[in-house]
Amino acid sequence: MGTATTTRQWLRGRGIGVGSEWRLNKGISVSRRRCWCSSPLTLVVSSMPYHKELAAANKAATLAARLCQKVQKALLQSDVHSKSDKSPVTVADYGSQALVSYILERELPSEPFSLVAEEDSGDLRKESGQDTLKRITELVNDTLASEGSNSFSTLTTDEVLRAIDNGKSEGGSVGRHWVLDPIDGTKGFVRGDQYAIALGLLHEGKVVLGVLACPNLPLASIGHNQQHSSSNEVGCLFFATVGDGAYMQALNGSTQTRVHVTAIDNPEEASFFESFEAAHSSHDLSSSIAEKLGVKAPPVRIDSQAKYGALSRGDGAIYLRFPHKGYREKIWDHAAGSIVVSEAGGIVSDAAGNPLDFSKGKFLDVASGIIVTNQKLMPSLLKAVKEALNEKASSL
Ligand SMILES: Nc1ncnc2c1ncn2[C@@H]1O[C@H](COP(=O)(O)O)[C@@H](O)[C@H]1OP(=O)(O)O
Ligand SMILES: [Mg+2]
Ligand SMILES: [Mg+2]
Ligand SMILES: [Mg+2]
Repeated sequence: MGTATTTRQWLRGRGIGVGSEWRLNKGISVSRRRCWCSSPLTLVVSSMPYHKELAAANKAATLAARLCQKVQKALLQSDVHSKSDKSPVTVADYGSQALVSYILERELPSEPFSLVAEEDSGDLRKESGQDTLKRITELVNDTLASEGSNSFSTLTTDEVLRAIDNGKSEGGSVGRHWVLDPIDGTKGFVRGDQYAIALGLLHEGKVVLGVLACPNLPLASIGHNQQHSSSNEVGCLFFATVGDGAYMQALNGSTQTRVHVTAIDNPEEASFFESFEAAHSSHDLSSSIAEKLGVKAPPVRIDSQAKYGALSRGDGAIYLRFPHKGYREKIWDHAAGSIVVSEAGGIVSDAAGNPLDFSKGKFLDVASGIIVTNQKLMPSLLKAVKEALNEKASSL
């Protein structure tokens, strides 16, 4: 790849939006501190707390990713629907939720099962939803069959509806709750760009496990000059359990690495992630924060919690998320991503520096926004955020 344009196209083909001033020879400055883990996944996993849960969660997210990949390849307009809040939902969002719910319940039979998930079966139970329900049921059964084991039974449409509605739990501060976004970044998914299957586990209101399947995320760094990368492979699975670090492997299971956030301590060398969709997060505010910090690189805009995954392996140093007025953050949009980043050595907080509180049910009540970075950059980031928010308030 010899020019900025071809590099941009390469990234674009993998669902990564790059700010307009980005040039190949400038690149985006990140430090990659990776610690290669030589032991096979099974050994890593079996010595961890929550190892049974992690094995089930990895399997569920990997299968759900397979289902989503199949749909994204051949996405039909008839596969995309609109929810009551006008946001898109596809057969893959429903299929992924049904599959993850079914696998978790089946793999962990001895535990009480509680799932807080984004989708519900309301529209699929209507007369107008019957064809969609059939298509989802086919997708789920085809994906289970592709597992190559005969141990899964074929699900009926009623069983698919029940699996989706398992996700109706409210969560809270007592007991264990799985937290699922079956497709995080549906707009990116529909566009052919980045998305994630995000699965977390809460115990007494704290996130103790997280898995992020990112089918379109390159295995190689996306914040680093790609001309040096020999791999074009995409599809990452990030996972973390509390106290045990964060890991990444290829979605096809081939390589495993322990991941760490960047060690950069000079904001001028940092690059930052934000939403691809300007409607999801204020690009103006993040640009003002970046300017105050002295960040030189333009924003890297990608959809979904793939941003948390990329940050956990040091592809970039900062993630800024400032939803517009009136939007309430949901726990499934941050549970898995936040533990992956914190176990990789990063900090996830609200705009005032408070940790995220996952114990209050479906919603996260955050002050103004969510910011993520490493320990060294957090104090200057908080200062810049405070100044930018004050300026914004005084200009209103
Ligand atoms: N108006 C909105 N403001 C902020 N986030 C939103 C809004 N509508 C949907 N989202 C959610 O934001 C997340 C994607 O943000 P990002 O811009 O980082 O990709 C998704 O969880 C998406 O939901 P969904 O899971 O339905 O895609
Ligand atoms: Mg949605
Ligand atoms: Mg989401
Ligand atoms: Mg979603």
